[in-house]
Amino acid sequence: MKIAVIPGDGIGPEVVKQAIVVLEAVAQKFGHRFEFQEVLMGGAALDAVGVPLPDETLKVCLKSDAVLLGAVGGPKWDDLSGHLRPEAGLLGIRKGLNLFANLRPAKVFPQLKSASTLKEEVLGEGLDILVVRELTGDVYFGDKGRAEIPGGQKAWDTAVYSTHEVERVAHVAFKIARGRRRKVTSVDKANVLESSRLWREVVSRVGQQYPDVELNHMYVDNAAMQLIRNPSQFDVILTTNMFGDILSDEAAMLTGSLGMLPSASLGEGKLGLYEPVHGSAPDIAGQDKANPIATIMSAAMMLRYSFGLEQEAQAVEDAVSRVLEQGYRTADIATPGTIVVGTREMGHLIAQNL
Ligand SMILES: NC(=O)C1=CN([C@@H]2O[C@H](COP(=O)(O)OP(=O)(O)OC[C@H]3O[C@@H](n4cnc5c(N)ncnc54)[C@H](O)[C@@H]3O)[C@@H](O)[C@H]2O)C=CC1
Ligand SMILES: CC(C)CC(=O)C(=O)O
Ligand SMILES: [Mg+2]
Repeated sequence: MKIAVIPGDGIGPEVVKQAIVVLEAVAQKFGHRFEFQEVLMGGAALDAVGVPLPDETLKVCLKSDAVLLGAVGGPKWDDLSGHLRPEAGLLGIRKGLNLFANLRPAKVFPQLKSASTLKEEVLGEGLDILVVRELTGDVYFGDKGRAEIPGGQKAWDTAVYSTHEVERVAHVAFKIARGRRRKVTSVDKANVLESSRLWREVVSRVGQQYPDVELNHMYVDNAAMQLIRNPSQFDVILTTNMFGDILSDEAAMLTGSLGMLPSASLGEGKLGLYEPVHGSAPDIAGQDKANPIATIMSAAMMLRYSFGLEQEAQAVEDAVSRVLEQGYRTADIATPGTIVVGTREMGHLIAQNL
């Protein structure tokens, strides 16, 4: 199985390294062979070859069975214009691989209940939400620009969705909901945005094909509030690119840390891109402080979705659980009485616990 590896910038290379340590341990334990090929993207690619997404990177990814990505971006490249920023590489690869459905599961490990921002009575039995974020449309990909106007400039970004784009991601959400608690909450801003009105119409129509799945609609401002007030009302949250970006960071804090949230970006085929929800965290880069669990759990999603290795995926998730049970924590999820370890040690502990 061929895995293209994009370490990226900031803490990206640190957390990706630990995901590889765990994948190598999986290969050894279960008798698989993973072939890793490292490629450039983001700031690292800008520095090396002057573009955030080299053609060669896209080519290697397209020829691979899965892509493992750390994160891109950082202050070094913040003054560059839009299409030359590291983040343009990320948008480019998602579009280039046609990965339109981004799955972001937010689950509270029982061992981390005290690290969650939620009070015990709100957390109740735990939390298990799946955000299905549309990933290749919306305001991140619509027409954008700047123009001179009297007194300064104007700038615009356009939110665009087509029926087809909404349909295909809605099907993903409804199908996944069938294997869960059979509830989809579609989040939009249909009281204001035309693209959201189309979104709501199409999701409702697709929903009729899944009569066994409950569908409700919620405006994004209310959803942001409800996630904190009563998160257990949600099972699958189906939403647009930008709203999903924002709500999934919010959901991450319910689980204890942004460093805990994995993601899988999927398209029509088996090829998927697996990356943590967080960014390159320049404030802690190079200090062996980053939590690698989000990336390691993303690798588990790779085993499940791209390779169909459910037992192996479960083994990784169980190993994470065991290490947390033993009291080990990176700084972001540490609570009194736990043992604080660095990025490398956390990765090795998880590999040992497989
Ligand atoms: N997928 C990607 O490649 C993404 C890239 N970015 C880029 O990353 C750069 C930094 O963005 P920020 O807004 O600061 O978001 P960020 O997600 O990198 O960091 C936000 C906060 O969370 C902490 N954090 C993030 N991941 C962590 C981990 N694994 N362990 C412990 N703490 C962690 C950071 O230290 C920081 O305090 C920017 O250039 C941004 O554009 C941001 C989000 C996603
Ligand atoms: C460049 C951004 C769209 C990355 C991001 O924040 C994300 O995908 O979560
Ligand atoms: Mg984000």
